[in-house]
Amino acid sequence: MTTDTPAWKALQEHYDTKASKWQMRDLFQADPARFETFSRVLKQGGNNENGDFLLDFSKNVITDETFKLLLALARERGVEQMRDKMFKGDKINITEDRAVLHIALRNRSNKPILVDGVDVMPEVNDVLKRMRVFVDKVRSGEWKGFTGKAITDVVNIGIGGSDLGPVMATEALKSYSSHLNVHFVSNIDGTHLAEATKRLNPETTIFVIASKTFTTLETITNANSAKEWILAAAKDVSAVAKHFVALSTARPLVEKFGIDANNMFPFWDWVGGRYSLWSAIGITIALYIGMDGFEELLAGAHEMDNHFATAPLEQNLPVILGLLGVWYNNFFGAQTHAILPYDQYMHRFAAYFQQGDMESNGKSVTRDGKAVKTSTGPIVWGEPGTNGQHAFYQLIHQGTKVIPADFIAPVESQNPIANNLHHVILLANFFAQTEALMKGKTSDEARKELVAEKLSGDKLEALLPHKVFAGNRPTNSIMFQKLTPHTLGLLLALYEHKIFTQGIIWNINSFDQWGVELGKQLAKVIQPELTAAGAVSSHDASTNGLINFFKTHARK
Ligand SMILES: O=P(O)(O)OC[C@H]1O[C@H](O)[C@@H](O)[C@@H](O)[C@@H]1O
Repeated sequence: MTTDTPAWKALQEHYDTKASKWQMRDLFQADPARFETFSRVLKQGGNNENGDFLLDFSKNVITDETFKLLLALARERGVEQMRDKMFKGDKINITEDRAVLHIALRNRSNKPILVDGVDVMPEVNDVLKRMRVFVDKVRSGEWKGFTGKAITDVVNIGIGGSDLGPVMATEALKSYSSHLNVHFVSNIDGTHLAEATKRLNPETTIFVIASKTFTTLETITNANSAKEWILAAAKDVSAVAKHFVALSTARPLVEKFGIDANNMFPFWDWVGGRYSLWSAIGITIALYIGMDGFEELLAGAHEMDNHFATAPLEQNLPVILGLLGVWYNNFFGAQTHAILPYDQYMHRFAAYFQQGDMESNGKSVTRDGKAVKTSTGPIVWGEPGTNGQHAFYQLIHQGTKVIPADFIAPVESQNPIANNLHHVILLANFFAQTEALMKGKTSDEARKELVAEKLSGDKLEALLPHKVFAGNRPTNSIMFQKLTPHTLGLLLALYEHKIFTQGIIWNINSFDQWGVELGKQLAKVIQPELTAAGAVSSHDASTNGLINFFKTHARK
């Protein structure tokens, strides 16, 4: 039982007797070297645009003792052993009997990784080579549409892991893009496809059908409608080969759909959907920023993989972030975790890790099938700063909930307009928010301010409690030189391994997603009922009521 082990019990006692009473502002006062103690810098490789990568975790409710106890928990739970198993290609996804090898997709060292005794690297490299040929052809204009024109627009059709990664990364790396426009269609709602194609020319548009299983109803339905859109203009099935490519593990289904085997880029069952942007699923990213840029992204992630695999736990960034998350989730009762990038290009970053984290660690049975005894994955959410500041930060500052948050920003803006004034203001807000969340404002400080504003007597006393900030709100700060493809790769792998670390500590399987199945099953039952004659009575009263409301109100 997870809570009965020595490291967990020691942490619980530490929290009950000490940490629950601490104020971070006192911890900072007591130790002027706190930043040095609780921050780590990674020197990035690659080109010299990448620079240093900083994690400052000093604004957390921890001391040296807490940190040691948390590291002891990681050791007790066997984080290192499980990590090594993942890197070796062991089938640690037990419910699907699969290896978990997104790290192989970015294994730029090409050190062999064996699955069932076979090195996966030659296949990985072969697909990368084929991707490069295709991407170069489309980007150079050599690849032609059905009337002989070069391609101007790429529409990625996919959902979940086959959408969120490419959306997030193409947005994040927009400043590295060239002339090709990319669009994304994920929702089964016809509005999504209709709006995406409204202003596009079928002659110069290609569709990238991204689906690991090639059975996802949303994607297949959207892909079929896209095919009709192309054929309505081309009036010749041979146009499909010029306007459709598929990214999938399911070759027979791709062929059945009518996509040429030459236009299919495969990946493997050991790539989880939410970890698939590193595979052929990343082709839209490669089309957008070029294959060299895509390989830089892989290289950045590989660098973080090496760090995660080799750095001692006390230096290990993903392990540190994972443990801090456990500290708040399991001892402070935090329900959520906010991701707050101070970079407009990263505006889909939190949405991406909503899937990454919540699909991985939204589990309530242990690896051996028993009900968990502890809280598991947090609700992940967030928006870019400073928009969030003007929306939901009020609750983080003065609400009743503990919301640990990650602040993320580049030192250098890609758009230093107005002599970099915008970026300076952006960063001033980043630093000010983490300071305010940590320090808060005491009653004495608030009183002084009100007196300076010439308030006194009952008016002052009435206003005072509203002006007090308890502070002690934990934050991590992540800074890097610039949001390059390499840095983005490093950052993404950091969060992936953080999620991995937490899954091991909670002893859950972070690699399956059975929870998304039930709704899919039921939708299959309901779909024919919506168009059949007569009222429906086979469900619960609410579901019957909703279906019948739709049926009686739908215009024929
Ligand atoms: O790529 P596919 O197979 O279309 O799956 C798309 C998505 O479907 C489900 O929601 C889950 O299994 C996700 O993990 C997956 O990313």
